[in-house]
Amino acid sequence: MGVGKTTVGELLAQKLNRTFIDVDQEIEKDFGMSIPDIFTKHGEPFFRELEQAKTCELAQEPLRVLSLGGGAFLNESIQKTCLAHGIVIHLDIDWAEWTERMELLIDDRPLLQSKDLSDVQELFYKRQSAYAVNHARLLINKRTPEEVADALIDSLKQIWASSELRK
Ligand SMILES: Nc1ncnc2c1ncn2[C@@H]1O[C@H](COP(=O)(O)OP(=O)(O)O)[C@@H](O)[C@H]1O
Ligand SMILES: O=C(O)C1=C[C@@H](OP(=O)(O)O)[C@@H](O)[C@H](O)C1
Ligand SMILES: [Mg+2]
Repeated sequence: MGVGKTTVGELLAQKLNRTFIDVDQEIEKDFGMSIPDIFTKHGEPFFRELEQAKTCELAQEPLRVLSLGGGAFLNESIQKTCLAHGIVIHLDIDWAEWTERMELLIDDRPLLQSKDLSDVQELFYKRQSAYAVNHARLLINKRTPEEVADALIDSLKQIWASSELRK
């Protein structure tokens, strides 16, 4: 959450000349409500159902850059669908660096509201095992979105080159 998936995903899509889709934005459009409002009015379990349905639908479409929500990969069917149909890259950030961003995030991220820093830190580390299931990981500390997008292109080139070798 807040690592830069939406920002960098859009830049990456421009550089690759592919369509960019942000799953949270699609849910907001479909449901006609912001993510914080969905959490407040319908609760997190309801949001997770919408997230599973929308992410699994969108992940099966080829030739797109898809940005997931930060909690999506905790869902087994989202994990399986994304890994089967796409290249999954984990954008990672160190806790210390992430805390510098937290103020920017609070208003739009319902999970950060009504939690103290130690609860958020626990959530941050608890999620790492789900994020470890991926095709590549990129640590973004101190890099600009532009630098992260370029590093993602390098990762993709390596993944494509090694899959060509296996053919
Ligand atoms: N590489 C970066 N360096 C500094 N700030 C960033 C970077 N990437 C994104 N941000 C900022 O961090 C916040 C969260 O970015 P966002 O793309 O919404 O992350 P996510 O989709 O992973 O939650 C935004 O305010 C964005 O401008
Ligand atoms: O980490 C999470 O559980 C969430 C992250 C958010 O997306 P970003 O990761 O794009 O902030 C959004 O899906 C929702 O607020 C829940
Ligand atoms: Mg996002």
